[in-house]
Amino acid sequence: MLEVSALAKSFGSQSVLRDVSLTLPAGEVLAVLGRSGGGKTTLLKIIAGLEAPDAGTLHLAGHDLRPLPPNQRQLVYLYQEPLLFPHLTVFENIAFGLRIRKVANGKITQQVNQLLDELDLREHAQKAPHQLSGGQRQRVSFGRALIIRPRLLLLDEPFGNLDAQTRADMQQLFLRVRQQHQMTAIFVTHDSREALTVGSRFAYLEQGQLTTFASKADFVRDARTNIQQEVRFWESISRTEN
Ligand SMILES: Nc1ncnc2c1ncn2[C@@H]1O[C@H](COP(=O)(O)OP(=O)(O)OP(=O)(O)O)[C@@H](O)[C@H]1O
Repeated sequence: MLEVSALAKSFGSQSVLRDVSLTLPAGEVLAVLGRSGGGKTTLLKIIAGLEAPDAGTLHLAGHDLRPLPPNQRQLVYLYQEPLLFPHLTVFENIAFGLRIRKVANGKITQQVNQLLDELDLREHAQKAPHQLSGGQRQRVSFGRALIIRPRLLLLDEPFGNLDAQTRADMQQLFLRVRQQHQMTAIFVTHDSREALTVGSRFAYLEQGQLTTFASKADFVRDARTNIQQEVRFWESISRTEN
């Protein structure tokens, strides 16, 4: 479905991505874990068409992405701060992608209402974005993305600004929606627990180099993910409590 091969990118003398390759089959979510500055956002921006690679190839469903401008790539790039139209209601924000495609009103109402239900937003349909919480705004932004049925979702720390409980709720909602819509996505995060929760495939990006793992067990075992260290920490805490 998505095939990235030998991607490279430098800014001036700084090499930000080196020989990055990945294959993502339809319906899978690749969780990309990495520390700040490792090149995660740059990778997503290149796939989205917001930055040009220096070398390498990108194919989505067999089509070469490189000649296509962002709006013809059939993908959506979502980041921490949801971009919503401030003057439109929640309903109209979600409907927007269908309105510009001149879809019939009845069909728009039906599809938007279905998404409002799936995203637990029905009671907020007539509110403006500034009347919503951060988690609710992020759900509207999911709705806006899903309504146009993109081939690929690119998620850049989408829940990074939310408190721990809302973040955990959003991860569960993501899993539900992912299943309903058979989503293919790349989900970038600093948080290993989030990566393990949302991902069906796993990768680690450090200093521009991407390691992809054959299994969740391999990902957990890799010392750079810090997961085993964290497990040992919680085990030591529970031992001191007993
Ligand atoms: N337009 C740009 N011009 C120059 N340098 C850039 C540009 N964009 C990113 N960089 C540099 O590339 C490196 C990787 O940045 P990137 O945003 O991809 O990292 P990241 O892994 O997403 O980090 P974070 O998790 O903090 O967002 C950083 O050192 C950054 O300063």
